Amino acid sequence: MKVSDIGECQLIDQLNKLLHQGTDETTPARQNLILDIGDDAAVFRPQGYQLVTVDSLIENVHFNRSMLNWADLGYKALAINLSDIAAMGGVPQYAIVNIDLPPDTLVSSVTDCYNAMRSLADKYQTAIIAGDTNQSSLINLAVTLLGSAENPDKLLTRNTALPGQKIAVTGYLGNAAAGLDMLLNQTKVPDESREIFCRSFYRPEPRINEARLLVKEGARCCIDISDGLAADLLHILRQSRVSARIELERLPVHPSLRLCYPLQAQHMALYGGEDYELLFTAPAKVIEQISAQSGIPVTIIGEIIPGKPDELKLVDKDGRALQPEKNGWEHFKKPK
Ligand SMILES: Nc1ncnc2c1ncn2[C@@H]1O[C@H](COP(=O)(O)OP(=O)(O)O)[C@@H](O)[C@H]1O
Ligand SMILES: Cc1ncc(C[n+]2csc(CCOP(=O)(O)OP(=O)(O)O)c2C)c(N)n1
Ligand SMILES: [Mg+2]
Repeated sequence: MKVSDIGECQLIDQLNKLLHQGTDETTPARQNLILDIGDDAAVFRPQGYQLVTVDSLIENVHFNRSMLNWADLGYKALAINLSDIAAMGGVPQYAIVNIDLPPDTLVSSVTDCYNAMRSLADKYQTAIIAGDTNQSSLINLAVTLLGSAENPDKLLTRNTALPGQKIAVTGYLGNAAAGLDMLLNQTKVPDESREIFCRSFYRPEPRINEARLLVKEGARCCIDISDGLAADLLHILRQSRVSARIELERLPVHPSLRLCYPLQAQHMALYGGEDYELLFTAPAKVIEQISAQSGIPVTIIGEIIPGKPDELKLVDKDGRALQPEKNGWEHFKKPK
């Protein structure tokens, strides 16, 4: 059955039912919810300091029809927003979902999408409380996510990096770019690597728990990597008015990426984007404490140095400087 067979109202009814089946009513988000889907606006009692972010997944920009899997699309649309709340050190609470669909979309595709979104929302105690549904020639899924912070002095921001601090990242870099390359160019890689790269591209794990660890241990400066390590580090450097030195051999490149993309691995790690890992700065001791408690790799890749804001120094294993490319994802610009 297509969405054009049942229409907007019936589709929303189905989605509303899906979002309420077996819901845990004891979460703080649900406890503070006064009204959700069904009225002209949702109503909740705000807690602490309110965080708000929005990011979209748009057909032919963030994915193509050929690589479309509706469950993965739903998962990723929420995950990239959870990643932004994580990068601020917040706790996610409420999601608002805007979905634009071609009329011939199968109803089962939309419910697959919402089931995946719902599972991820449940994992991070986030309630989907409102949205908008439109017909459109292209698919667009936009999630607005609200979160909270108990203390504004403990937020993780882009303007708090200090010379002498180390620069660290969670997880591995470049795997999502490899996933995208495989999907766009049908690049052949062994099954085990394919699984790793596809997962990184379709199902990035939002680093909510790791970000809470950062807050607990006193880190102050963080961004999530959506446009690429170099591009996102530049946001920190510009806003903190500092420079950075990155040691290329320290970049956390997964063994599968090194094996399958020996010539491109470093480039993918630096400029690929969509890894949704956390990039943060803190004193070495703080990073050691975070690393010791984290269930995932936390790798020091360089340090913040005084100097011209936005000057990024890349150094190879022999101490040779490499010119950084002005590369990374930027909408409206042609990718290099
Ligand atoms: N069209 C817009 N109108 C107002 N603010 C925007 C718009 N687009 C982006 N922003 C804001 O600019 C900043 C950078 O946006 P973006 O690069 O999308 O961040 P992120 O990578 O964290 O999603 C964010 O604070 C975002 O809220
Ligand atoms: C078909 C296709 N082409 C190219 C890309 C690569 N790509 C698209 S957007 C993007 C960066 C992240 O998206 P953006 O909307 O900039 O996220 P934000 O920085 O706002 O979090 C990348 C690497 C892709 N995912 N799919
Ligand atoms: Mg954005």
